[in-house]
Amino acid sequence: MNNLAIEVKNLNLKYKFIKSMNMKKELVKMFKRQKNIRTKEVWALQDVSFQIEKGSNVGIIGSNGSGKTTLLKTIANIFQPDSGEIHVYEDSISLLTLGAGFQPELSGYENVYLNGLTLGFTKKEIDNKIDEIIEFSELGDFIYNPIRTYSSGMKSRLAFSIAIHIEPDILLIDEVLGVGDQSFKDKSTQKLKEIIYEDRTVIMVSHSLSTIRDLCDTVLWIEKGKVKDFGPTEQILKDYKEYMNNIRKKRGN
Ligand SMILES: Nc1ncnc2c1ncn2[C@@H]1O[C@H](COP(=O)(O)OP(=O)(O)OP(=O)(O)O)[C@@H](O)[C@H]1O
Repeated sequence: MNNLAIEVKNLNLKYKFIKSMNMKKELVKMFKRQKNIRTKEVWALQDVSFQIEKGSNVGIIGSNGSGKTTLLKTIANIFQPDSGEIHVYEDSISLLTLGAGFQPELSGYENVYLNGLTLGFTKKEIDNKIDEIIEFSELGDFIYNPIRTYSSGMKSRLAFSIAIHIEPDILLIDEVLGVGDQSFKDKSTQKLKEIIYEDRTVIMVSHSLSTIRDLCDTVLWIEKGKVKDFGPTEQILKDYKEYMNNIRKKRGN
């Protein structure tokens, strides 16, 4: 029987952006549909393959710019890869990232419904969860104010609260555990531990190796868009630390 939650095969994704000292000139060319626009390509993901079993808790690590966020957004179907395959063998998948998907002019309350419906939940299902979501977010009456008036901590508290209460089969988390004040950080880490014990599949990007050690059983390490290693947490973290120390030594700090 297939016990996989996600299977990624030979994934490649490039960003294409305008490369010019004179951006205005290039934009005019684009507007006139001219073909000689100077563009540059960056391969953010190159031949990435791995399999994640149902119920596992995977940490994604790697240097700045190695492709971690791009990979999560591609799994969440926000970005389309240039080639390769992603198979998701569960019904619902949700990406928890700072304020993504919020409509700034709508209230927090309205955004809870918008987010939930986008994830495929019915209005009734959200009706049943809304009180808990608001209570966990600790936003009080601010929940009725437009999102544009929220601080980044308030937005992340609401995003976290929605994602954990809507209970997707697969929860993708992009470096959000370090935000909010200490008491919210403790509360969200505790809640995440409960989710992990429930057998849900969780995939999280983090630069905090202690968080990864605490919460993940498996680690995917990517560098320069390629899989450097994939395996049990302790072993991969040990190799990663050595790698980072060598880089530090080479830089002379
Ligand atoms: N919108 C974009 N346009 C062009 N290049 C991009 C864009 N977003 C990311 N990149 C490039 O793609 C590569 C991977 O970026 P990504 O944000 O996925 O890395 P990351 O591992 O999440 O980085 P960090 O740890 O710093 O958050 C980097 O070289 C980055 O400069």
